[in-house]
Amino acid sequence: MTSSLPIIDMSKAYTERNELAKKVVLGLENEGFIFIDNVAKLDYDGLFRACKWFFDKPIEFKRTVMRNFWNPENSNIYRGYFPITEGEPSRKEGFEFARDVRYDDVTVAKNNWFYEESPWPKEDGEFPFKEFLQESYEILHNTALEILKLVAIGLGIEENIFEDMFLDKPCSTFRIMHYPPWKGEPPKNAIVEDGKVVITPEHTDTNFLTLLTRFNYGGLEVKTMDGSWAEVDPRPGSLVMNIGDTFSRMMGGRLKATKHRVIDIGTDRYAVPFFFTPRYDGDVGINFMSKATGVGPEHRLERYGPWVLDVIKNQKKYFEYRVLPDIEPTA
Ligand SMILES: O=C(O)CCC(=O)C(=O)O
Ligand SMILES: [Fe+2]
Repeated sequence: MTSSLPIIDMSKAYTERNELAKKVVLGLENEGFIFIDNVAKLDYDGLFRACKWFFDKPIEFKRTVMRNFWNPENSNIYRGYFPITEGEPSRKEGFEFARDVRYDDVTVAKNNWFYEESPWPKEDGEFPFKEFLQESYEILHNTALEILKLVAIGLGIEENIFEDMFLDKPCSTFRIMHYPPWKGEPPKNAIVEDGKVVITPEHTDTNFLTLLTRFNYGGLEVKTMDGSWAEVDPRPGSLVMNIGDTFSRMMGGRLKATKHRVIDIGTDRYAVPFFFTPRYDGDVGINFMSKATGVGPEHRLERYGPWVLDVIKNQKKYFEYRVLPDIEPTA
């Protein structure tokens, strides 16, 4: 079954503001996945070229930016390259970076690896990898903020209410990804119902809001309200948006962090998710609407960083993050 998702046309974000605002909130209350059309300045072909430029390079090249977990010669533990792990149902390699914080920002604890500097590979003049991706980061960051304004209007609260959480030093991750096809038999834990094979198993995103570039590839499936899986049709020139656990929990589940997975399409596949994520000290406490409106069940301040550390280390137990050290509290 294929799924037709609501479509938000960003070129109408100011001319049809209230209609769009209602549509975004309705989409997040129901499907939890929405197409975002007409994101100004976003260069999809360039993103594809960035993927090809990096992932076509030999492993020795990728080792220069590989995380310390796989390459002890490097000091980066959170940002940079992660390789394919054979035997895992999640079959992908990726490169991740963030917006660097100012080196003299005294509010960031020295060992707070959420804010470690992103490592960048040496360039060969064929593609402006760092410059292009950093520009794309800012476009997607601004797009996410514009969408959150629509969400706020749709919820009937002040339109800039989310801005503070992402100001100056968000923990967002920009990831480019390559899924190579399986070599030989896939592991048993990658085989799901009807003999289908996953390359990313069922999950919800943990962050606040995700903007995904999929190029023309199929393979992405979302869990529908009746519990069945539906493929999200390819929609070239459009982003797919969904929200993660952080935002859904703040909203008491009213807005949904929908489960999704990626099915093996038998060929190489590339995707570029932008994981829009609050500042380390951003307040992600429950009953957000009480904070926003002044009425309702008690809201308690809860910082994003400590909260999400507990989620990834003790609840979701992502294997690649189990080595991440604890972070000393900031001043
Ligand atoms: O590759 C895709 O289409 C989706 C990837 C995804 O869900 C993720 O990285 O969280
Ligand atoms: Fe995801």
